[in-house]
Amino acid sequence: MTIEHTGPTRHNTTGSDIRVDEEQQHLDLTYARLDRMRANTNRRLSEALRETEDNPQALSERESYERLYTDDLTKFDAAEHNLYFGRLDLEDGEIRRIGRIGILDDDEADSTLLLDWRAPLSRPFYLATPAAPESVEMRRHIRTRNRMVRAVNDEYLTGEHAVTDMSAHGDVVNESALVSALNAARTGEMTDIVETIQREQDIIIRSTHRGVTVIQGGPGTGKTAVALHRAAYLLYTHRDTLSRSGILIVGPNDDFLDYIGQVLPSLGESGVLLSTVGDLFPGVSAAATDSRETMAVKGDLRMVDVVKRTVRAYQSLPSMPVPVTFDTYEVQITSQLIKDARAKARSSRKAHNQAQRIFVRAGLDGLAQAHARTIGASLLDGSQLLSAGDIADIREEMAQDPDIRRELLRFWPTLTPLDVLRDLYADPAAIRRATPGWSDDDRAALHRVAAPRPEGADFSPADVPLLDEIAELIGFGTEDDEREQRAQWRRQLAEAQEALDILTGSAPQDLEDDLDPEILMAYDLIDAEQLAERQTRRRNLTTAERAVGDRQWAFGHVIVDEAQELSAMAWRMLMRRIPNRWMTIIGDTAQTGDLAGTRSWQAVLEPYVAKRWQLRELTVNYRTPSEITRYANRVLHQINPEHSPPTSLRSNGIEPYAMTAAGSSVPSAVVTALGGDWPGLTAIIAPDNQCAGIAAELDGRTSGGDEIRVLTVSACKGLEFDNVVVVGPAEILRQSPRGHSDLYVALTRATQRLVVVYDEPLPDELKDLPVRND
Ligand SMILES: Nc1ncnc2c1ncn2[C@@H]1O[C@H](COP(=O)(O)OP(=O)(O)OP(=O)(O)O)[C@@H](O)[C@H]1O
Repeated sequence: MTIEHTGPTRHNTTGSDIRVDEEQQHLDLTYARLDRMRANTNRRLSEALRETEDNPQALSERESYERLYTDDLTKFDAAEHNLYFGRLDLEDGEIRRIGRIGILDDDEADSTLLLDWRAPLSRPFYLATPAAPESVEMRRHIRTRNRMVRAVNDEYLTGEHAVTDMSAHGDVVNESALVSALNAARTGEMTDIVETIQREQDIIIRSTHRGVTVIQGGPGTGKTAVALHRAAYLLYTHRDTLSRSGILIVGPNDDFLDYIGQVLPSLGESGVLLSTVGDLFPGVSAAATDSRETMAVKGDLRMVDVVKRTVRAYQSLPSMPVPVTFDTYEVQITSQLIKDARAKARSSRKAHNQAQRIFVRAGLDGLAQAHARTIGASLLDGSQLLSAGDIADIREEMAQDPDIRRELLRFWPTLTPLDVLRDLYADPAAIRRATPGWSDDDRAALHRVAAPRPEGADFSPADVPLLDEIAELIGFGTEDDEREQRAQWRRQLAEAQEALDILTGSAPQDLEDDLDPEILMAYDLIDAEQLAERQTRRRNLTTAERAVGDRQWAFGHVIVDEAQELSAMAWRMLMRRIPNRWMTIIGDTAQTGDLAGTRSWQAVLEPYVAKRWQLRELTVNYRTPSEITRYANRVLHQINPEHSPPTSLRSNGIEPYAMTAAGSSVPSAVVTALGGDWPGLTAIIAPDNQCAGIAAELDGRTSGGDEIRVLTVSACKGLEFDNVVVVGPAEILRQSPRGHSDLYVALTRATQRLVVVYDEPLPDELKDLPVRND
């Protein structure tokens, strides 16, 4: 074992560092307690599972205990690695020890072995600096592995050992731990940063603001890390409310969600729903893709009116009277009759499907009156001979007539969002009617040749907010859903009854006659209703699982990452999921690549919260070394000269360079550029139309045993790699009106090394890259 340490060292008689011995002792105590907690919880879990009470209340209690104990065990397992990492020695002699979870000893005094990193008392660990020591004399960073202390770093903030010569980054806390975390090779999965959260990040993570907070920051400033730690912090601080309503984190694509997916579980939090916008509509997995232009059109706010007109078009009028037969007479469904019924239904202001009942009722009233006029009018003076009761009877009879009902419903049909959108896209005439004043190009962007209809898979992420908008207008997933749930319950009940019948039927006959009261038979103990209820409870859904299946779920807090990419229509959908508007919005308007995405937070938020939102900025780039940001910042200047670039925290001495593809194909030039094995993960970021060719040329080649990934710019959003090869920067600039943002994103993915491969002149910002062709 190598022991690293800084700060004044004290040795014991065997020559080892007393501080390490001291921390090892505490670590042993803490792990021993963790092991006891684990054993106790395991015992309680087994007891709960052995519980045989079978009434619904006991079952439900047992299930909540099961969940509680299982959650605790997951938390203990998550805390195992680097359980204890920080210590504060205060000026008044108090010592605080900080770890991944809070642990109390089981001694008489319940003394605190570890404070949770999220507890208020832990906060100075992240905030105190020599300039603002917050009563901290010394901050100790303890590095452990496999329950052994590996290194101890002390930082004196006050007193005789205080650091007076502050580092170049005077605000950096836990600098040596931070630098080693930043230099570590990437694994392809994001890791938590609890040991090295920085001051400006901590302020956001623990913000008490109850409205909308926007976190703007350049690439690599830790926006995603902050978002995830904020979720963990909020769950710790508001566990009661948020464990019931849930936290939703929205990210740009599945690769990104996979990349960040381990961070919250490693912090012991598993109840957070991570989703893309494309997955937020129950039953739809948005697998189709759209061109950039189509995405821009679908994401534009003009679609609100398109969708409204489309739904209203189903509330149609007959061009000719429609004859129906009632009681051997012919009755006409006229345009006027439908118009009156439609006016009544529309004036109810209910959603389309819910207003259908009003429409049908009004239609039946009109038809009954019309029929009464035919059969009940006096031949003398035309006065009505039928009483109001007679007419009501006619109406009642008509209501039972399936043909009449069906004919009326043609003019106010039951709708589903999926069919409405499919039918719109498939019909150029319907698109034209719904888009007055639009250009032919924009209309063409909506049209698609009727697709096969695998359940929900023919939609793209840009369609999902439109489906949601339609669902709102037609009231889908509200009363209809409840009705469906009731039907499901009835089916379940029938199945349970069937199961009991089989059980009863298969009971041995001799027992029938001579039933031993001691033998407990299933059919004696439980009726069908109880059985069905038990099955329902057994599903034992977590908050996240329930939320994902419910379009109308109101989350307690929503965090949106890479929020600059969301279209105006996507914002409308998200805002429906968070009526209390308690949100953390994270992004960088300089990185906006989506043509429907945003360049201005104010423009996005104005319709929902006016000016009531606060902006926080992150200013330090933890990912990209200064050798690379030098070039990336020039691209940023092209995007917006007023955007101040984040400061790179480190320099690694590896100069970026360019390689020309002249004389060979781009894919083979890329393979040449990869040269020997670079340590760590490698990615190639290329223009959309070149990725397939490069992947084919690579033919599964690896670097240092890891797959080399080939990505478009939009797919690499939010990700990072040790080594990055950016291909065709001029083509990246050209392929989108937001080309500079795309190039900026591509250039800022590397933590160590950047190589640019080009086959046409380099853009001005990269012109002075050293060229190497070896
Ligand atoms: N305080 C910290 N301690 C250790 N590592 C950190 C810290 N803050 C950020 N990092 C690391 O810096 C890298 C960049 O962080 P992150 O991906 O959150 O940045 P970002 O602002 O979301 O970037 P982008 O805008 O490019 O998506 C990650 O590897 C993250 O773990």
